[in-house]
Amino acid sequence: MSVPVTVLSGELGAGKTTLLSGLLESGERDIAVLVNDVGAVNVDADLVEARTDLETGEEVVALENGCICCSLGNELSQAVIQLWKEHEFDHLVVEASGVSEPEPIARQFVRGPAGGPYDLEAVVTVVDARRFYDRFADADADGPEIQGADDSGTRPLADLVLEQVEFCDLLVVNKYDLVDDDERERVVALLETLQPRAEIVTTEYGALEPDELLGVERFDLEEAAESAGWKQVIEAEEHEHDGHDHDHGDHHDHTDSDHDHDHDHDHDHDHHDHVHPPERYGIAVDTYHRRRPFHPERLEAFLSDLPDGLVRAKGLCWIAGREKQAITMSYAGDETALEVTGRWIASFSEERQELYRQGQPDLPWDDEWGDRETRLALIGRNIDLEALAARLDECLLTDAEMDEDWPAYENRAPTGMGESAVVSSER
Ligand SMILES: Nc1nc2c(ncn2[C@@H]2O[C@H](COP(=O)(O)OP(=O)(O)OP(=O)(O)O)[C@@H](O)[C@H]2O)c(=O)[nH]1
Repeated sequence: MSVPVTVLSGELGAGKTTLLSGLLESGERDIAVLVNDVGAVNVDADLVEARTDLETGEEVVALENGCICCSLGNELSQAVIQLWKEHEFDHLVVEASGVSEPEPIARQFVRGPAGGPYDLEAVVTVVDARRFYDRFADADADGPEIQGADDSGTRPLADLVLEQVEFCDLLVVNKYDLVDDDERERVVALLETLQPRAEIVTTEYGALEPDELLGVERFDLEEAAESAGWKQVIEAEEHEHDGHDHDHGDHHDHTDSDHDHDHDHDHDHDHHDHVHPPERYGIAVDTYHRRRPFHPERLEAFLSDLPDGLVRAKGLCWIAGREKQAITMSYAGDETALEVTGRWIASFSEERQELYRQGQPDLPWDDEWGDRETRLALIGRNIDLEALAARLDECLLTDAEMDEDWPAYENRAPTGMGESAVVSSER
């Protein structure tokens, strides 16, 4: 019998340790805990260890000086396998550091060696309701500054906060005591938009019945990977244009491709008449789809002067001068990360293009530009997304610019696979 695992994620201070301590104190199950923190002193582990060793004797293992989602991937597998060999317990909880992406951690338990003795049951993300409201849901005020980056030094923290929300099975909206009724509803409505699949529970001081958290079989890697609200928005738009449902395969080489393409018979512009869920609390959702590249300088100027009310924008974009690179644009907080996540198929040799396209007969293809395009999901509150799309249109190359020498443009967009650049918006 494999041991069920729960991955606990959430930003620093959201209440993960509080929740975990409550869980351990309940003493209902023998729970092993693996804590990962970035930094030499592992405060959380000390805290949990102090409580557990004395009271219930559960095992706590701490991984330090790194982040399990990247450098410590191997170490994570080794640590949990060793834990499993040496101790008996009913359940493993992995508390991810506040700067970890949950997806690579989850993958360790599905595809990695830890998938043998363990069975990933759920990914749980704890959200600080107060901070989430101030940062993302407050229509009037600017949210508190979110500074910092993860240990790669490039990833905006707000992007990670939303990614943790977007990749999970259960959202624990904690610190509910710090938001009023109206704020509560707005936080929940926005979370439902950003993550339509996860169950949402609300708590104060992480007070949850162990059964609400553990013992619920929710995790499915494929579903979790597709569950983000922004991906659903893009999928829905593709299917509307398509008229039928089908599964697109990955079609960018080397990508973790979330990005599926589809036909748009109007080559440059996409006129949509989507049916979106009724707008609640001013939350608006739309897609932006164009088959013409952005001018890198105008795009950067736009990204450094974004309107209030944009909560999330994410998807693939085509930037003039980067004809090989399929670049993922990811906006959250006040920052937009541009990251090379693959290559346009049209940038490969004829033979390889043929090969890829045979594998994906549905892939829309422009005679001149192949699969290059921009397809973004836009999620905002109290915002005119059509006006935003019009501003994005102004960043596209004009007809005259289509004939210019694109590599001559000033261009901060990254070039190498996995490289990224961040543009901050001054608001
Ligand atoms: N008002 C209020 N405070 C809370 C609540 N839950 C946790 N806190 C407090 O918030 C602070 C952070 O909680 P932790 O449990 O340490 O948060 P964490 O997510 O483990 O933080 P890191 O370990 O830094 O990632 C502590 O001072 C808690 O007492 C809550 O529901 N309401």
